[in-house]
Amino acid sequence: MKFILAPDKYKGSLTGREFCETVAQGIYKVFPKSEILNMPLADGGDGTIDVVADYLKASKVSVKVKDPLFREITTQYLLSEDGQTAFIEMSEASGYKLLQKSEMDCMHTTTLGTGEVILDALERGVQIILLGIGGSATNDGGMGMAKALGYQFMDAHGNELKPIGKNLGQVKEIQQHNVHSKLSKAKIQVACDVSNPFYGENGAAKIYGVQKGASDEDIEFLDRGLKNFSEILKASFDIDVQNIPGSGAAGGVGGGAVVFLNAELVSGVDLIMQLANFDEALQGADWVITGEGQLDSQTFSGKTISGVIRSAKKRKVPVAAFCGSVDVNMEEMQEMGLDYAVSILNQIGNLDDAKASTVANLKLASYNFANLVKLSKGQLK
Ligand SMILES: O=C(O)[C@H](O)CO
Repeated sequence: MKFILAPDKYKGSLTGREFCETVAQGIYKVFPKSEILNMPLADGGDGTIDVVADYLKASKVSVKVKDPLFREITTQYLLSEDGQTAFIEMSEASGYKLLQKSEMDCMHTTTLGTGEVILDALERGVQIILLGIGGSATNDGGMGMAKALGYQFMDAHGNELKPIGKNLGQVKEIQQHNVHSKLSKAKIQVACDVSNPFYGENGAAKIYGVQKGASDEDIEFLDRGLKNFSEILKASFDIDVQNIPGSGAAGGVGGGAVVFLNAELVSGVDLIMQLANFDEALQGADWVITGEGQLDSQTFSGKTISGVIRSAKKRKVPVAAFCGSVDVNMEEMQEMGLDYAVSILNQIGNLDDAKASTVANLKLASYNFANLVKLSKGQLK
């Protein structure tokens, strides 16, 4: 039997690698001679850098940048051994994980730090940049990121604007004469964790503003700001970001990256699967086992599990998901293309209890699943 273990993390309780080690123990008990490949994955958001570090021959580079509230921090990105490729995770410089809950306020946060990391990579002569976006604390349309690379955002009076979400509505002109000369020479791919548009009902502010501390009023204001910004982008660069799926990822950094970095937007999980040579690993596999903290309808808007299912189905390999909680019914599960899904929770308790028992529960779920597989093989004989 050949099993591919391809999970995302269980946020706050288990890394993808720990998931693999735990599930392998459960399977080996039933199939001691099976081949098990550990392939932790991610979607471009928070935690992607550690997963990519497994696949890219690279080392971490430290750089001093501004956090979402303009405070100096030291952050890290990955530089490949040959110095040609950088992997940058936006949330390491502009993510909500850098702020206290009480500090979350995407009217005033910036992506300047992400741009400073890109600048550092360009100055080292990097030719290819892979930028993972998501898990951001920002809604500035990529204005801060662009500012770090030399773009300037002017208001109606010709004054330069601070690159924060609150100012998106005031942008009247974008100056480009100071843009870094190496920017146009690098090939930049952006791994998006979601496929939302720039503004509107499904846009960056309306869908993700609340988790970044925006009030109802702020959300309306930010949404109008993004709309204004998209009109200025259209007039200045002839690019309509609203029509690009993923432009609303990370508070509009998706759209900003297309315009300011000439970047290609790709699905985060597809990019990571490519780095991991996932399709090749699928050859001859009997099962793919994936998982994440919560399986729900949002899982299928570009998250890791959806990418795993897409690839496995092409090769007709069945997919099982072991998740902390499963909030979909049997029909939805089948529609998603899952052949088996289970919540590893086996008793009622609070979240802390559940997290403390994750390893034991996951091991048991894997063992039970492996027994089912064995049984079904016997019945088919
Ligand atoms: O950062 C964000 O806004 C979310 O992760 C969606 O991209």
